[in-house]
Amino acid sequence: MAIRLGCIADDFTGATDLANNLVRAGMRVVQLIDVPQGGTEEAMDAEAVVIALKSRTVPAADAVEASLRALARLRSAGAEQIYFKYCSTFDSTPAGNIGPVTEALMDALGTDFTIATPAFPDNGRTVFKGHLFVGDVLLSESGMRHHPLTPMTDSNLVSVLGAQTTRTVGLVDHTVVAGGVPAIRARIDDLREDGFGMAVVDAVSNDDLLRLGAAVQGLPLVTAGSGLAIGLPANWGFKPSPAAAQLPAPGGHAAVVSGSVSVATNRQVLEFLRGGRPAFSVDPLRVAAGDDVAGEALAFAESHLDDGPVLVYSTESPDTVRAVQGRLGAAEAGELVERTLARVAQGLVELGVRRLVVAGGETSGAVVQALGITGLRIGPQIDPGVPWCAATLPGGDTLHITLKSGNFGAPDFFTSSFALLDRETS
Ligand SMILES: Nc1ncnc2c1ncn2[C@@H]1O[C@H](COP(=O)(O)OP(=O)(O)OP(=O)(O)O)[C@@H](O)[C@H]1O
Ligand SMILES: O=C(O)[C@@H](O)C(=O)CO
Repeated sequence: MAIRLGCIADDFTGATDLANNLVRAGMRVVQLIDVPQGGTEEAMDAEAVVIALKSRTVPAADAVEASLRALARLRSAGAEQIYFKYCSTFDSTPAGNIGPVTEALMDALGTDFTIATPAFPDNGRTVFKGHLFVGDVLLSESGMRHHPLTPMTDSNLVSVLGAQTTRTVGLVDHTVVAGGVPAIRARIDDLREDGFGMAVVDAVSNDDLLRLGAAVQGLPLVTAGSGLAIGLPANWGFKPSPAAAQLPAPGGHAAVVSGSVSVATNRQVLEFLRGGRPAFSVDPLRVAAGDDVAGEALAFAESHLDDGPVLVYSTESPDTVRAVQGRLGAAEAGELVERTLARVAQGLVELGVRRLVVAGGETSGAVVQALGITGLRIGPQIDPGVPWCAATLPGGDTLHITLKSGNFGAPDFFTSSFALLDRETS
């Protein structure tokens, strides 16, 4: 059967976040890591396919190239609508990659209009008058202003997106969205006629997203955070179903690898340390100096796995991260830490870890690729936007893994996630 919805996610945690919302809204979903290389028809046997890219912070031309490859694969599998998923905090820079990728997808699909909304009210992301709020504060006042790779210092998404694209960007504001499906469609028609190529859409509640989902039925391309996903499956008649989230029983040791430097992750690490649990801190400056920090982390983990979960983390406060970046360069520091944590994750799996929490989108990308994982089955939700997943390791074993977005999850996530997995699979 041809797939209905073809999704391209710009990072790996974002991909599971999107898949999670689609599963909860009743679709059978397959998440693939990177663009599959043929011979994967069976793997694409689902109602929605999410292709997870690591394209958020690479050069725009590379992000466009990877996204177009993903698009071609999804179209050849019959996708009726394409969903470009980016971060609910609109992580990007004036060089992209949200604007350039959207534009390239529009050109390839031959469509003159699409929408953009990172709104995800279940996680406190709302858009009003084109301005993005994170919880109670504007994006530019949230922790995102200190992000190491994509600092967000402007909350006005019409101008943020406008700076990244040659298309004119308009707004579908909340009065229109509250007016329901006909009002949204009429506004889109007007914007189109007036030559706008994209429009940021306000949404402050799930009801707004449900209305918007129905209104964009038939648009060849939608772009959004994961929130819009709650409103699309009903367009094909799918209804929420708990049966979609079954995973096999887990086994093996438990560990957490955290390269996220977000506010929520800092809190989660602190909570874990406060509980007196085993944790090893990865210092990027020592890695840069040539010390075998990954080896030390694995030796530490090996002696503590029986009292797991064990945490290996590079998570630090914005000031500490800035100091490291000042010494090593932001991109270089990021890559160095990602490579180290990916090696640690490989070693942990060799030591028998079969339940793994990874925190941070870029970090998850590096870890999942290093582990040779090519696809994920989506399981039960731990917190909004974060499901447990199951993957088959190259040797054939099952790894239960969750990819936690930096700013998602309750403060006790690094322990409560394992408790939930036991509960849900026992
Ligand atoms: N102590 C550190 N010093 C400098 N850079 C670091 C440090 N720890 C992590 N990093 C880098 O910062 C980046 C963090 O990005 P990542 O996407 O993994 O987490 P996040 O931005 O908090 O989460 P998300 O993208 O899911 O919101 C990575 O490139 C990581 O390697
Ligand atoms: O949308 C979000 O906030 C997340 O799915 C994400 O993309 C973080 O990397």
